[in-house]
This record gives sequence, C-alpha cells and structure tokens, in this order.
Amino acid sequence: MTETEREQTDEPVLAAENLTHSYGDVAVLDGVTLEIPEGRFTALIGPNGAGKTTLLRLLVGLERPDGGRIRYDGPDRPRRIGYLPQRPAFRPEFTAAETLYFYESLLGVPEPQPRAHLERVGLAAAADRPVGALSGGMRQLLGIAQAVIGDPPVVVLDEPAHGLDPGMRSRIFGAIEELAARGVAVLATTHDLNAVERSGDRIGVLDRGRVVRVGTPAALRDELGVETLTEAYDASVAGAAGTVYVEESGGEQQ
Ligand SMILES: Nc1ncnc2c1ncn2[C@@H]1O[C@H](COP(=O)(O)OP(=O)(O)OP(=O)(O)O)[C@@H](O)[C@H]1O
Repeated sequence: MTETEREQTDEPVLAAENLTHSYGDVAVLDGVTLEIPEGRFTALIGPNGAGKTTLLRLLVGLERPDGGRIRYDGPDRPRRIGYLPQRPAFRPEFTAAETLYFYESLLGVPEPQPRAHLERVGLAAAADRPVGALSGGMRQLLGIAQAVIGDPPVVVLDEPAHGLDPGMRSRIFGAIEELAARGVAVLATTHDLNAVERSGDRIGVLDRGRVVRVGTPAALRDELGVETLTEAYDASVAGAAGTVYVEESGGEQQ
C-alpha cells in the first residue's frame, strides 16, 4: 500500500484516561493516559514489571480499572478490539485453519475464510498443520491472524515477537505495519527497541505504572538529545538497568 493510500490521522480510536489499578494493595498503574490513534502502530515499551500487560488487559476489558476510564471512539462493530495475549492458548489438536474457523464461528462471521486470514500473515502453507506442530513464531502469527478476525478497528498485541528469531520478528512487525497501513489502530508491547525504531509510528514509555514519554521515535530522540531509541529509553526509565522493579506492597516506592 502506498503512503497516500495509508490512512493516518490523529483521531484516537481507543484511549486510556487516568487509569489506576492495583492487585491487592500493590499499586501497578498510577494515572495512565494514552491515546491509540487509527492507522498507526503505537508501541508500548518499558521495563519488566512496569505494568504493560496490566494496561493492555484493562484496555481490552479483561480487568476493570480501580479509577479512570477507557474511551472507545471507533465504529460499532461486533468485535471492537482484537487481542493477542502474552501466552495464547490454542487447542493443539486443531489445525491452523480449524482454529481460525472456530474463532470466526464464535464471532458469527457468515462465511468464515480461515485460509484467507492465514494467507494475510504468511501462514497459508501451514493451514492444515495441527497447532501443536507449529513453531513458536508460527503460533504467534496464528495469534495475530486470530486477533484480526472480524476486522476490529483496534488490535492489541502483548509481546507478539517474544522469543522469535530475527526473520520471524521482522515478519511479525511487517504484519503489524500492514495492519496499521489498512487503518487499524495497533497497540503492541515489545522489548525489541530496534524493531520499534524501524516500525513504530508512536512510542509510549511506561515506567513504574506511569507513562513517562509519548511520541514518534524521532521526537523522543530529539527531546532527549540522543541518537538512538535505546539511549532515549535508558534516559527515560528510572532504576538500574537489568533490575526488575517490584512494588513493595503498601510501602514506599523504591
Ligand atoms: N494477577 C496478578 N496478581 C498480582 N500481581 C500481579 C498480577 N499480574 C501482574 N502483577 C504484578 O503487576 C506488576 C506489573 O505486571 P505486568 O505484567 O503488567 O508488567 P509488564 O510491564 O507487562 O512486565 P513484563 O515486561 O515482564 O511482561 C508486576 O509487579 C506483577 O508482579
């Protein structure tokens, strides 16, 4: 698709407004505001334990926030938000095509087209393979195909490229770019900063339950006067690199 065909506006289809969330007395999100515009790939990055998965689960409605709200301003569709969880659970004995057929049936799609969906993510050749016999990367691609069934205006992906080889990772990010190029509002978490720098239209940096930066890769670099996104990331997140932040229950933040 050419750049002119590519629909890019700043209209947020989905927005988190001042979200707070705790697990018991452990505060995980502390006033998170983030807009997910149509036709853009918004990448959510941040250290382990920052609250990325929690934010995604709130946005897709799997958990309720303690405070704040989630605004959906997209078209009314049977499926508004497609979601790829961090560990998608598929039935291993179903084939890839049967798996997608099953999800299409659940959504009441009148003429399921599992093979067309597999083709879109480059998995056509594996249509008749049982899911249990797919590689990790192929399963992630199947997960992305599942997340876009029903043409949801928003697609939310939790670490879609986790644990994949470079070739498979670039296929995954290519599939994400294509989704955004078709006008979908895509939000994905990842630790792959190089891929984000290449493919991300916008970046949100989440640190200790707060969005500490939002902008294009270039804007973040300029704002911080650095050359690479990795440097921008290091300058944005608190704490020692390589240390997982764990909120002390009921205590002071470290
Ligand atoms: N179901 C739960 N019950 C209690 N605590 C939880 C639960 N889920 C997450 N947490 C805690 O919430 C914090 C944020 O976790 P979350 O998975 O949202 O972070 P993340 O940024 O996605 O991390 P990672 O990059 O490691 O996937 C962590 O301290 C985690 O231990």
